[in-house]
Amino acid sequence: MTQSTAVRSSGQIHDHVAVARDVVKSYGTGDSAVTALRGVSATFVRGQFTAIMGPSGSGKSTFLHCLAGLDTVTSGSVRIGDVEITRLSRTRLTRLRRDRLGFVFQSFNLLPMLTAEENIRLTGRLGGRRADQRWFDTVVDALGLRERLGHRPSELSGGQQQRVAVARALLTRPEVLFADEPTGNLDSAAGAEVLGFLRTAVDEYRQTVIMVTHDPAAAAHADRVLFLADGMIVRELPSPTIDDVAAVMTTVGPSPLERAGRRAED
Ligand SMILES: Nc1ncnc2c1ncn2[C@@H]1O[C@H](COP(=O)(O)OP(=O)(O)OP(=O)(O)O)[C@@H](O)[C@H]1O
Repeated sequence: MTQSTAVRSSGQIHDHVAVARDVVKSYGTGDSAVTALRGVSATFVRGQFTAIMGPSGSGKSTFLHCLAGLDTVTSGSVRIGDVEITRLSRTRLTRLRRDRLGFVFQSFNLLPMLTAEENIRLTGRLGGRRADQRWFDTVVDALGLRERLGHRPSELSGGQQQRVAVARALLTRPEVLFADEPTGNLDSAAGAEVLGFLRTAVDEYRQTVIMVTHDPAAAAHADRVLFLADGMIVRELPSPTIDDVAAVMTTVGPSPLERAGRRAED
């Protein structure tokens, strides 16, 4: 069942699986208030891999968290498929995240006492649903985890742990897979394996992926890169290459906070 919104443009039908409109996010009040997002709008279509980049403090993680319903917005709206998530109760939002979204974080977030297989099956079990065995096998084999299913996280390399986390996130066939620096703790070979699999998930299973990264090589696996600076989207780069991404990053530059920090150090 497709719960996204089909939109026809230029003779093509696009499924808008996530839409942010004028999202503003402020933390704190008064003198200590920080506005992390200043009116961010973006549309994410099914089967597209988007990387979000920008200087430290530009609002990347805040944007990802607002899109994924992990954080509330101060104003503006976020739609996942046909559901306006900024209006949902806490319980319904938790259920929507569990049933319709997948998450991969920099620090793998696996449960240490469970085996790889138990970790992978965990999200589906929490939702009271049994994962389809064929899909479980497809994901496990594509991620090269077959021989590791009985191992606990402490017995796995960082790359293997992150592949378990990716398998867990994909097992429920989420409408969107959100990844926050998924390769941040991995060496470049292990990172490339994880990114290669995310690419395969997009190309072969029409998975939608939204990933925050600092790494131009990681962003080059995406179909497009959105660049944030000072809480706003300032550039969009389609079909990115590593060189293109690195070149835009030099123009996007550090945030005012970083500049202020550097001035203080001078
Ligand atoms: N919980 C919070 N309370 C107060 N300020 C916050 C909070 N979370 C983020 N911020 C501020 O919001 C701004 C954006 O932070 P965010 O973590 O989204 O940036 P980022 O681009 O992901 O940075 P990095 O690349 O360093 O992870 C920063 O100025 C940050 O200090």
